[in-house]
Amino acid sequence: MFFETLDDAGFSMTPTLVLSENSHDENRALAFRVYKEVWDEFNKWKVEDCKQQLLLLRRPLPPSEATESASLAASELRPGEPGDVEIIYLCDSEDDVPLDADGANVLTCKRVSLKLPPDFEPHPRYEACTPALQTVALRPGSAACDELDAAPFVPYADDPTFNAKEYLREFKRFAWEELVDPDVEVIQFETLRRLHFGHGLSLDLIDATNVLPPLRSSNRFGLLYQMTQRESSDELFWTGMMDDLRLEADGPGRQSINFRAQEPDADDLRGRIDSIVPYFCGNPGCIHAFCPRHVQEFPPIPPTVPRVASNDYPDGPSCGSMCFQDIEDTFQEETVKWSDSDIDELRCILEIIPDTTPCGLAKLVFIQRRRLIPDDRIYPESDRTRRTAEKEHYSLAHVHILVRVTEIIQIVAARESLFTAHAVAIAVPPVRCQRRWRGCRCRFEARRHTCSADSSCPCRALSWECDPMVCECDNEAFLKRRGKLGRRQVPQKPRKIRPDGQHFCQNSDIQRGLAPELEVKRGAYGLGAFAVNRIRKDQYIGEYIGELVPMHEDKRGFNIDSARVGNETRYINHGNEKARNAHAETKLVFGDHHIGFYALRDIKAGEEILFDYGEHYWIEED
Ligand SMILES: C[S@@+](CC[C@H](N)C(=O)[O-])C[C@H]1O[C@@H](n2cnc3c(N)ncnc32)[C@H](O)[C@@H]1O
Repeated sequence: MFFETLDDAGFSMTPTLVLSENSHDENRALAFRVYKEVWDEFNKWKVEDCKQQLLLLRRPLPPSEATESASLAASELRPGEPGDVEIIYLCDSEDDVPLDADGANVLTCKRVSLKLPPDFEPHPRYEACTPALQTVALRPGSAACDELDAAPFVPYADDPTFNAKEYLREFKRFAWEELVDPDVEVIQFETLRRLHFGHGLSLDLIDATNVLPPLRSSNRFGLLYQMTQRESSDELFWTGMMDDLRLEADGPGRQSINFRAQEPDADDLRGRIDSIVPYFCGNPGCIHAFCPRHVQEFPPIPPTVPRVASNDYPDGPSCGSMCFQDIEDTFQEETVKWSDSDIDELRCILEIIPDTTPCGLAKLVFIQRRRLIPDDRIYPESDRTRRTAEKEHYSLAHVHILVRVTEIIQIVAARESLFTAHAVAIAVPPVRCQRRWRGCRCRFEARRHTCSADSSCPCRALSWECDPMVCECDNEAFLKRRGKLGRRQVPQKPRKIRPDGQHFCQNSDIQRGLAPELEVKRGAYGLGAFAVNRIRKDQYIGEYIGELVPMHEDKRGFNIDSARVGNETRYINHGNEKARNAHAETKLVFGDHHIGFYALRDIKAGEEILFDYGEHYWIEED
């Protein structure tokens, strides 16, 4: 191992490299010594730095004449109400010049009167929760999940009506008892840098001393990873450290610590895809990056076994003058120069999607082309020129297809476009699994409303919502599937009954978000949820949304907790058998379990929604 000598002042500018065979104990002692040295240096610097920061914040007080003249000016405008005057003193952050005595400005505003009902009672902030559109999962073992056990702080400390003791009883520990000082990480990193650059210890040897936390315990944990998560404005520099940085740049033959080593090179397509894939959701029906609901991560993409030989592609008539079938094989070789890296990238793409049809590849490229060159940037041509352009371009459009697919996959990998990710997801042919649920065929029943509560819809019988990809019950979904409605989004708002001959699935409310409006206001048991308009028997009322919290260690599964995150349904109060007008039902929606509330009978506008919590709830509460 090479060892670098140090002079008394620290690192020498022209280090001498000496061969050294330190034992583990010597390395450990060295690591402790350097760690202590950095701590001492930091502590000394920190005291001085804090003093400087405080000095920077210091501003001269306003002259007393300025305050007096402001009060006087205000009392002239609002005679008899001098107590209503608020004096705000402004000074420039760049210099120390205070306002002059005559520089007071008086700002007035109109009085606003609110007419409140006599029984108006302000709503305490802590009775609300963060509104959310969908249930979010807390990953077991994640910091967020851990936080459930630790009270982060005492909220509403200035509100005497807030029962802080009861709130704190919900937690096992207090987060402030185990506060981590963020400066420690910087000190550890500086120690690491000195050991590596100054003393020539490899990262593995430094790890083996066990003096610092693990440097690279995985590609998303460890000190090196933590440092990559810091904003540059969050870094601290003290005098000794700055010197080292300079030295690091000047030192002969030194390598900087590549603490972004996990980030693959820009031209390493496979590396980039592999590094980004874990961020996508592991649930095949979900296309969210950083999905907040599903707990599993996407597994690494294995190479796909190609199954379609070129002769196996359907040999139909060409689809038009620009169809790939009409391109001569020799044409490509003459026209396009493939570099080695182009070939590598193409190989990587074909490892993942070997059987995508030429038309499928073309479609992907075209989606990308529309993004890069939106239609409004295209100048309309006369018919004559357009025909010529078509002739000239058709070769390029096809020859470049595979090369351009690279861009698309790179963009997906770089998370730059969720839309493109979606395009890839829908362009992949559906899995033809024999065990897949074949869906219902309710549209063949002579009804406008299909799959309603009183129908014999087989999806409904299983407590599943219909899946527009396989069920035949909804006219719009059916037409969309056959590409007749184009790319229009499934509407999120409730719609009226369609004219004859149109079928509208009644078993897809959760996926479409077709909940009626509810009002949250005071009821007999604190806040409650009230119908704004009439709700019909069996109508979907809303989805119970919250945090998906893992059950106790000994049980599998999750609970939904709407204490901190939720929607209006978290205010639905308990009603006994006689009073209740709603019930909750678990539904499978695209493979995920969701809890929906449904009306047991017609509910009038203004009526409170009540459902039976069950005996269990009240026993547990006690
Ligand atoms: C899910 S919250 C419902 C919203 C709650 N009323 C609020 O103001 O936030 C459930 C809590 O409401 C109260 N609650 C609901 N129904 C009740 C009832 N029928 N009688 C008494 N308290 C009830 C209980 O304190 C229960 O723990």
